[in-house]
Amino acid sequence: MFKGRKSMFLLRNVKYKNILEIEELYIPEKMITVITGESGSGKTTLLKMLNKMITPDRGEILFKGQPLEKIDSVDLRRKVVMLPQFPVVFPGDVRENLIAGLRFSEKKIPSDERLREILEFVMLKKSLNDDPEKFSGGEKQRLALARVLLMDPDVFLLDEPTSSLDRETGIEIIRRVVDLVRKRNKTLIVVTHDPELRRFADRLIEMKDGRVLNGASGH
Ligand SMILES: Nc1ncnc2c1ncn2[C@@H]1O[C@H](COP(=O)(O)OP(=O)(O)OP(=O)(O)O)[C@@H](O)[C@H]1O
Repeated sequence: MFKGRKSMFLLRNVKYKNILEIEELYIPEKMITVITGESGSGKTTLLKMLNKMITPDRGEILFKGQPLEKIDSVDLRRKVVMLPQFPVVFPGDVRENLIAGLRFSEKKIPSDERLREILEFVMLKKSLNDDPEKFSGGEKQRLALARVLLMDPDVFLLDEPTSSLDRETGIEIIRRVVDLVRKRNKTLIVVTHDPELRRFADRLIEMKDGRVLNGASGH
């Protein structure tokens, strides 16, 4: 299905501390890549590397064919946005939290109508002037996802995006995100423990002890 697709990321002989050792990893563009593997296998560390939050000790990472080390981190993070497993909530109301991600971009601040639409999209029944400090973990997770969606990057890196949600809500939200990603030709890379989310994968990657079991396949 992804054969012949250009790579969004290509890793070769990458090593990071004693945490990751990846001989080869191909992540196709404009597709959905799901990364699974037991706890501690290095999934989060891999995502952080793709966003240049950490740099490998050796090896090469290409982003659209260009070495990651040559790309400015701020430029990269406009195109590649990561939603951490335990997202932060900033001081301020929901509205301020939603637009927080746009501060460093050239994008226009969306209308309140658009902001309400995005809350509806992530199934968060809150007002724009509510205080997110009082939200549950799952509500904070959805608020942070909405913030990332508004940033409209080329690549979404989602780390366990459904971990604080009930199963039904989690699956419905991912189904919506997958739909949007496909419609807009975006690239989605999602780390998950949830076997239910595997069915959305064009490319399923399994990690174990800091290694990728099927990194090179299909390209
Ligand atoms: N900054 C760090 N310094 C040292 N060790 C680290 C660091 N970050 C992560 N580790 C270790 O590296 C390993 C991989 O961690 P990582 O968070 O990438 O795994 P994971 O597969 O995402 O796990 P989980 O599914 O539990 O979130 C773990 O053993 C972790 O303790």
